[in-house]
Amino acid sequence: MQTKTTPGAMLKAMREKPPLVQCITNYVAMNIAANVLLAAGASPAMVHAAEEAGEFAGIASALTINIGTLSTQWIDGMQAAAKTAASAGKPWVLDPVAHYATAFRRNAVADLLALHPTIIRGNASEIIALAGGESRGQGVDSRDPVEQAEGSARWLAERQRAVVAVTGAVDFVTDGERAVRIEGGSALMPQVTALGCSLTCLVGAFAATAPEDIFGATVAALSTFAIAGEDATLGAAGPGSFSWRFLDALAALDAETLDARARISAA
Ligand SMILES: Nc1ncnc2c1ncn2[C@@H]1O[C@H](COP(=O)(O)OP(=O)(O)OP(=O)(O)O)[C@@H](O)[C@H]1O
Ligand SMILES: Cc1ncsc1CCO
Ligand SMILES: [Mg+2]
Repeated sequence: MQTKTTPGAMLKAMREKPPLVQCITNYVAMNIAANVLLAAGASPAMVHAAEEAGEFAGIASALTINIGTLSTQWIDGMQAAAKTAASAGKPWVLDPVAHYATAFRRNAVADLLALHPTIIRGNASEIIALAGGESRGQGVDSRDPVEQAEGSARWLAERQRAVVAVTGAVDFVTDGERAVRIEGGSALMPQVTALGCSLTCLVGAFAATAPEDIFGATVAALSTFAIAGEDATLGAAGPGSFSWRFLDALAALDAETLDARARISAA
């Protein structure tokens, strides 16, 4: 059996056997997130209706849930899908977009946390607030440095028994015991909407490929974004050209390059 011990090996394995990933994401993210998964080598399906989301989770290899553009009907679909994934032992990822902003979002996230997400991916403001801290987030945008969220992430990972990924200028990943920082990316990334949401879907794709190593899979997804982000910056005139260059860079990234350039350090 092939070993999937490095980000590059996981990327290669994903492309050899593209996993079906059910992405319940927001209206803003749907298109770019699906294109990100295709460029990276996975098979996305944006399936959220309450009538079918639970059934679909039974055939997908991983599930991702993002509360960006929430409504009551969507919550029913999210709950059904998360219950199926959890009871089947399939990895599922929670992206708690701006959960601190309203009671509706806070309650939805509390109910989803009770279904034990395998991975939680958010920006620094979201992770600080999930751990009960004072965040400075404004709507969906983070206003806090990742360093400030590291303690919150460790606490949340222990409490939820989940891998927690905090993204920003330097990303941070922990399972409560181990922790790493990942450097790379581009200051243009937060200028393009829904790249974080797309990353959440890619984390699901890597988790589907390496369910035996959820921490490693999360690190691999973030490293893939970090290197593709660096490559897309070259020649980009601004967020517009960065956006399409980013898809091209993801598709062009190979396993060897990823392993040679990923900057992952113990934290
Ligand atoms: N200043 C930065 N420099 C380098 N990379 C960055 C920077 N800010 C964000 N990134 C990268 O952008 C990607 C998305 O992370 P971000 O924290 O912006 O997500 P987000 O706030 O949830 O985004 P959204 O809600 O718009 O989807 C990650 O790969 C992250 O490493
Ligand atoms: C802009 C925006 N609004 C709700 S979700 C979303 C995408 C980035 O999180
Ligand atoms: Mg976000």
